[in-house]
Amino acid sequence: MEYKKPLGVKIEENGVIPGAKKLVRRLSDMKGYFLDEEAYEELLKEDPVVYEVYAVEQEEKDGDLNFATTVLYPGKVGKEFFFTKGHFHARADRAEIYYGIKGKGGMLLQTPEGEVEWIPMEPGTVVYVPPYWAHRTVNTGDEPFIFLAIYPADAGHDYGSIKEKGFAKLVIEEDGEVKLVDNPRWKE
Ligand SMILES: O=P(O)(O)OC[C@H]1O[C@H](O)[C@H](O)[C@@H](O)[C@@H]1O
Ligand SMILES: [Fe+2]
Repeated sequence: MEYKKPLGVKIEENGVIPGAKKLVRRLSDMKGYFLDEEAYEELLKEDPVVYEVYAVEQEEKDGDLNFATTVLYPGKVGKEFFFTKGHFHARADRAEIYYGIKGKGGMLLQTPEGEVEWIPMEPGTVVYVPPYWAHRTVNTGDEPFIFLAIYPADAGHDYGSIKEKGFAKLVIEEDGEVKLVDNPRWKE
């Protein structure tokens, strides 16, 4: 039997996992994701980084685990707070655990039928993402929102239906408050 080597890493203050694979998502990578297209085009001139992911991933095998930090920057497109694209798992029955490290935000979760849940997150919050729920994180604060996610190595990402239909709710700022409102573009 060939055993894999155990691994311990310290997450840096800024959310970076040393040696991890880095993925950067800029606003230009998220065309069609935000409701306010005019505000999107305007902010595109700067094309800010919306989030970075630092992932330590194994081969896609049953039983193994991946982990990743996300650094989700503060910002808005119109009234809508910056968020991660959001996905179902390609193997839809795979669950996931998130752990809040820094900053303030929350997670939008949604079933294939469009039932939505919002879970606020701050440092120390653990979120259980059950099988079959799509999930997207949102930064509702004014500093980077940093969290850790642990997920089955064979979970995979299915962006398709979220990219097309979005979530049934938007997370916006209105009158200085964080609000969840119906997404006018949501389709069943
Ligand atoms: O893949 P997104 O929906 O853009 O979310 C960004 C990332 O968030 C977390 O770090 C998850 O563990 C990753 O699997 C995911 O890729
Ligand atoms: Fe996931």
